Amino acid sequence: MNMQQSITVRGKDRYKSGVMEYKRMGYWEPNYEPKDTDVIALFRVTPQDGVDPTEACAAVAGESSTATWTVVWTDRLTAAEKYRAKCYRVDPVPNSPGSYFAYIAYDLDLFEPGSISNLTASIIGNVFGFKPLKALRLEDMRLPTAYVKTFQGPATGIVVERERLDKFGRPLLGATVKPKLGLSGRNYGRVVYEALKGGLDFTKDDENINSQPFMHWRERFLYCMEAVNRAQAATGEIKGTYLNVTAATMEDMYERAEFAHELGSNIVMIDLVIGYTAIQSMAKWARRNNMILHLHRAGHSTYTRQRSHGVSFRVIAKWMRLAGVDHIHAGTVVGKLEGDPNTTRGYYDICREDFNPLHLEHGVFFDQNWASLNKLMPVASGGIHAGQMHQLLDLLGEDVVLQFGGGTIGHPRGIQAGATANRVALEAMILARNEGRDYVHEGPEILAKAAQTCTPLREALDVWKDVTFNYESTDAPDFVPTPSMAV
Ligand SMILES: O=C(COP(=O)(O)O)[C@H](O)[C@H](O)COP(=O)(O)O
Ligand SMILES: [Mg+2]
Repeated sequence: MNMQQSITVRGKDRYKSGVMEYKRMGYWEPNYEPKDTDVIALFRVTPQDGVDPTEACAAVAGESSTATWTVVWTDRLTAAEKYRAKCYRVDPVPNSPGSYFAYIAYDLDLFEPGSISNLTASIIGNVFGFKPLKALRLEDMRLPTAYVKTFQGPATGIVVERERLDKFGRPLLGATVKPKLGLSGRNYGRVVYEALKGGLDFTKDDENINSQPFMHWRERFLYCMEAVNRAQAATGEIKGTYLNVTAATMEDMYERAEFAHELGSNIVMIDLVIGYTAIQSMAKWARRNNMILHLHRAGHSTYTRQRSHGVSFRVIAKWMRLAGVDHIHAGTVVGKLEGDPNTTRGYYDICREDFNPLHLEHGVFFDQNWASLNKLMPVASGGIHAGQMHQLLDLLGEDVVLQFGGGTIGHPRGIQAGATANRVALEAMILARNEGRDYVHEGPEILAKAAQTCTPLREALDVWKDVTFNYESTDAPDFVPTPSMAV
């Protein structure tokens, strides 16, 4: 399709009043060579029946940059050719009739430096509601180095987080306090103390724990920090608890975060639903205050899960690395929530690598340079347990927080035993890996052996050994990448 010629109308005729096809207005430029400084977006476009695919893709470029539905004379007062986004490539999605990958280049001058809100207002602002489209998905973006450098990036980063926590060479362990709602501050603090004393590095508030009538935030923060301090004293290790500062206003969030800081917490937490501007504000606050910033991706599945519509989580992960959070929930593969192995691997690479080469099997469509932005720690959370430790280490690697909520607090002999089971399982697996054993295949044996001298682990394996969540992924690619896609 890229062999086609530009059909952009030029000269005076281009600005005659009236409605003109987007592809004739200059939003389809098949010979355009993207510049190193261009932002590139890859959309999966599903036009309505009867709509010309090239026109649909050009419309996406138009409506996400300068265009409206009719020619406007004020275009002539701008450097219109520069400001127009240009769709330069349209490929049918292999094995998926009716869908097309549209590559669209945006000049850097279209964006305010360092603002995710500004970027997203262009790229996903209007265009998802456009009538000629049946569905639209933002699959991936290439962010030019010049643009990446305008963002702060993760406030702390993986390297400094490990230094502050004094924990190296293994994944970190956490737990979400359960039940999600209803515990009093005092009982909540008990869970935190037991989980940390039992061997976890972190505990965390759940996404919907803020300041409800059953437990106001100050009450929770006080009991949680008492628990952290006591667990640190009892174990000689550094511990943390993600205090969720998500609130109705920025003023409330700053007040909560400052109180957490005053109490000596090393980490605070926010939910994705607070919005991009609030996230960037909190990232700046976290850097100023030497705090690790945990992001729960609450709400993301409302728009990330369907392969033909919405925004892929890989794009959200990129935006969040720019925005400056230190932790991001990125999937578990084996747990209770959506997570195709290859696609999840792509998210983890986006969080943790300095440079992401194009890797179509992992859903990574572009080379992406992170230009010395700190690395973002992925968090695996949702329906995982000690019996999966070998799989988790293999699939997710070492720089990750493994978070077992039910898989700690549901232990038959209590929370501390649940935490100990996870810590012993993890350390047994790390030791086996470091000894060069084939821990993935020998995993169940390694765990069984460790359980001979650790009753809590034996009990955990007995209760959960057969628990799996085997459902078909809704977000795995429905196409096999072809070599031409990598060009
Ligand atoms: O409450 C939990 C996990 O609880 P449990 O460990 O008891 O299952 C987290 O909110 C989800 O994992 C988030 O999902 P994701 O990490 O995919 O965003
Ligand atoms: Mg939750």
